[in-house]
Amino acid sequence: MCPPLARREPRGHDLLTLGGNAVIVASGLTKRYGDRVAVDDVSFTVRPGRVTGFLGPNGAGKSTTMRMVIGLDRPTAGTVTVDGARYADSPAPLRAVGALLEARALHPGRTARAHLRWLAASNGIPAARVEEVLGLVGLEAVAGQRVGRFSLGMGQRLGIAAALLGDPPVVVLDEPVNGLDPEGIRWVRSLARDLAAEGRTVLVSSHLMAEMALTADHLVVVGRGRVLADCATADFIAQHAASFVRVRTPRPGALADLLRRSGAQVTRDGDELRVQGADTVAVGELAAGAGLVLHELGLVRSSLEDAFMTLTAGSVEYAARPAEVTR
Ligand SMILES: Nc1ncnc2c1ncn2[C@@H]1O[C@H](COP(=O)(O)OP(=O)(O)OP(=O)(O)O)[C@@H](O)[C@H]1O
Repeated sequence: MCPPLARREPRGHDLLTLGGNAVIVASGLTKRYGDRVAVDDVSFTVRPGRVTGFLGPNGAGKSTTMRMVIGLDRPTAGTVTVDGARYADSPAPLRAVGALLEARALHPGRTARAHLRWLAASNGIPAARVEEVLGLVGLEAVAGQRVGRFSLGMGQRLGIAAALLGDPPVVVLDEPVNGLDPEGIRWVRSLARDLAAEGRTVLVSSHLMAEMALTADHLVVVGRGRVLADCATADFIAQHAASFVRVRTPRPGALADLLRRSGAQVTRDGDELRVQGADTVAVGELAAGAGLVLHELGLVRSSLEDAFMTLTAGSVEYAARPAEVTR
């Protein structure tokens, strides 16, 4: 379901059909810090075999939600389970869920290889897997360098290597493209898609609509801690970034009737009509055929970024204020 929706409980049907698969189910998830509600009654399901984008502006509650998914934060109310169990109850967490979270604590004096070997050893993962993931993320050449000297992008790659170490069926990546160059961004995109194609459950957060449109099959859009939309990316695009014909005429009622009879969808605002299902040529010819005068006729395209801004308007925590005009 795509339209803005305040609450969506996981349906019994979801739970039955997904039983046995590695799936994330959040139900009424809430997190308060004092008076501040960071996550407010959030419910969603992340299914295997596709990339689910967790999209929202800064401060929307994405990181807090992801931290609750992997048991780093305790919900004030509600539950979140991975494959039917709380992550904290997993006997081998790195093998159950691989996570990249922001501000990952790294020992700056340790090399990338030593960091991964330490993680592998403490999770019962063979050391040979360390070399595999170093290759997978393209860090072999710098594996012997101290991570304190890593760039933001190299740190992100190391974090992704750690997330993949346990070959987990569920992968949670919080803003994985932060600090990456265009090649790195493309790499994360195809990695996420490959992981999903292998049948894994992949949840990726971002505040970048355009990036999510290219990466995610499904979107959960959040703003100020609430779910604003939960739908297939294609449906979100079709619904929110649609183009329409804008036409102004002194006889909007007559033109609207004509257009509707021809099968178009029309909404009216004063003397302006917004038309979908007919292009500018069809609208112009229909009007001319009926002798109707037009004052304006054009195609309006709203970008996906516009759609996202509109949907999340009012839920942006730190919006830039227009500069004051000085005379
Ligand atoms: N430990 C904390 N103590 C108090 N408030 C917090 C804490 N962690 C998060 N918050 C607040 O909760 C809200 C949600 O933050 P969160 O980091 O989850 O958002 P986000 O969508 O991940 O944003 P960003 O992209 O900026 O990281 C924000 O208002 C934030 O200031």
